[in-house]
Amino acid sequence: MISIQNVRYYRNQKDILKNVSWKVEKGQHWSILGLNGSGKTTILDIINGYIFPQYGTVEVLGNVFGKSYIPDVRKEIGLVSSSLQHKIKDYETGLSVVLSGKFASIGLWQAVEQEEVQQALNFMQLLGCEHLEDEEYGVLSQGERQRLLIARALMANPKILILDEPCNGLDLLAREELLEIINTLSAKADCPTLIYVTHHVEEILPCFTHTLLLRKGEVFAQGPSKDLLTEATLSKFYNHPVSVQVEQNRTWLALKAKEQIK
Ligand SMILES: Nc1ncnc2c1ncn2[C@@H]1O[C@H](COP(=O)(O)OP(=O)(O)OP(=O)(O)O)[C@@H](O)[C@H]1O
Repeated sequence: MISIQNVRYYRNQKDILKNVSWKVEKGQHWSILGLNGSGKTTILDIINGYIFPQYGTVEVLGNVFGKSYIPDVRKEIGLVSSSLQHKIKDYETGLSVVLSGKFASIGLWQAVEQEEVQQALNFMQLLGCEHLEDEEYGVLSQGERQRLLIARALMANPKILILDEPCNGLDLLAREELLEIINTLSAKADCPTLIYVTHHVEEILPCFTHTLLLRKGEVFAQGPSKDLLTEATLSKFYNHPVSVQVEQNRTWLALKAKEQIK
C-alpha cells in the first residue's frame, strides 16, 4: 500500500525527516505516534505528493513518485485533517459536505444522482451523523464535523484513509464515540487501509495492528502495536519513564512520578 525507503527531507539546512523507511501492507491498519514536531505531517504530505523528499523513494499503491501522475494517486487516498476542516464553508449542509467527497471538491458544484445521495446517507449513518443532513457545517461541534469529514472521505472509495489527529479538540465522550465509530469502520470488509496519526497512546485502538513511532524526524521503532506499546519501549521513546496500563485492549500511559524513578 505504501513503501517509503530511506527518505530524507530537509528545509533550510534542517533535517525534518532522516533516513525514514516504512512499509504498509494490505490488511494492516497503522497508527503513527509522535510528539509535536516529530515529522508526522511531513510524512503525510510526502505520501500525498504535496512535497517531495530530496533523497529516497516513495511508492504509494504501486505508483512510484517521480514516475506517476500524482493527482491520480491522490484520488485513491482519503485525508481527514484540520486543514481540510478549515476549508469547508460554514453555510454548507451536512449532506453537501459528504457529497462533495465524491468529486474531491470543496463545495458541491455538480448535479448529483439519487444513488449518490443514498450512498452519502449510508456513510452518514455508518458515522452516526445522518441527523446532520440539513444542518449548516458552521454551527456543528468539532465531533460532528469530524464525522462528516470521514463520511466525505469515504465517498471517494479510497484505498487508504488517513485520519490526522481526528480526536483533537474533542471532549472525553465525543472522543470515545468517534473512536468507537472508527473501530466499527475498521471491522467492515471493504474498509480502506487506515493510517491514524496521533499524539496520544490511548487513542490507538486494537484495530491499529501496527504502529510507527516517530521521534525527531526519525523512525524510533515500527511493527506490531502490541510489541511496541510497552513500558520499556515507550519509556525509551519518550526518554522518560512511563507506566502503562492496558484496559479494554488499549494502552493508557502515565509519566512516572520522580520518586518512582530509580
Ligand atoms: N516548510 C518547512 N520549513 C521549515 N521547517 C519545517 C517546514 N515544515 C516543517 N518544518 C519543521 O519540521 C518539523 C516537523 O514538522 P511536522 O509538522 O511534520 O511535525 P508533526 O509531528 O506533524 O508536529 P505536530 O504534532 O506538532 O503537528 C517541525 O520542527 C517543523 O517546524
